[in-house]
Amino acid sequence: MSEQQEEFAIRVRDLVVGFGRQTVLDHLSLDVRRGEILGLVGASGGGKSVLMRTIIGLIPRRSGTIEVMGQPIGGRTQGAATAWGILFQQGALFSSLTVRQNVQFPLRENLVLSQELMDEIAIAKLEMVGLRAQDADKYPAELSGGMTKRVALARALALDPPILFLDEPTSGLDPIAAGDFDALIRTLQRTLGLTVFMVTHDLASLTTVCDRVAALADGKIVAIGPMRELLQSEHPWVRAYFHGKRSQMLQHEMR
Ligand SMILES: Nc1ncnc2c1ncn2[C@@H]1O[C@H](COP(=O)(O)OP(=O)(O)OP(=O)(O)O)[C@@H](O)[C@H]1O
Repeated sequence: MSEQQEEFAIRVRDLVVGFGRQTVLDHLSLDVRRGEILGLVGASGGGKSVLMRTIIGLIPRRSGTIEVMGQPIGGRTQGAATAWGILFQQGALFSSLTVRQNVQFPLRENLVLSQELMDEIAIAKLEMVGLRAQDADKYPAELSGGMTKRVALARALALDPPILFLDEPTSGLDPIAAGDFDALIRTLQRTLGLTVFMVTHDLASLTTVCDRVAALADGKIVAIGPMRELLQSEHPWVRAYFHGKRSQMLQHEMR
């Protein structure tokens, strides 16, 4: 593997993705470094989820290349499921399965393990995300929003993936739960050496947990760097996003 490939967990070059006559991503390029937490911001409907879904092989691309951990992701084929864990916006747990069964789902799909070992792994993953062994027998309907996100995170980590994709992980959580979740992501990234790709609108998350922030506008990454650099960006959309009335108010509060 070349040095460049080792440095980056994800490399996207000249990516074009569209639906019918609509072009959503227009020659987009992006590098995600190994071990970093990268936050992705962009206008509503601007293509953040489409980018994430294209990287993980769920949406076909028109052109461009994508490499994940040095391996090319095929145009229509899915990459190795073990390379990443995904936390979708609503948690997306299986409502008819218990917490334990939800966490074990990727293990059953991808490995042949004894029930005893799967039970041990499920409990270890639940404890890793701050839940208790007693929570394992609950059903999703019995969980709070914060617990649901944690179970979904435990499931995303079940196969020990090197990369974690998070789609608006703190949406729907109160500020305390959101702060706790951010801290958990930071701890997991440090202890497990994870690379985290996070779509978020949460200014507190962007400021406190992201090593770098990328801004998606007009189908491209128009600015990327630590938050303090994004705040200096001259790009009109980035300026409007971070220096608009609402953001200013929040940033003022955060000082
Ligand atoms: N499967 C699909 N078929 C057709 N159009 C789609 C599909 N998925 C997304 N789109 C379109 O692509 C554009 C980008 O959508 P996307 O969900 O990526 O936006 P987003 O940046 O994640 O927005 P939000 O912040 O509101 O979640 C939208 O115009 C959407 O309608």
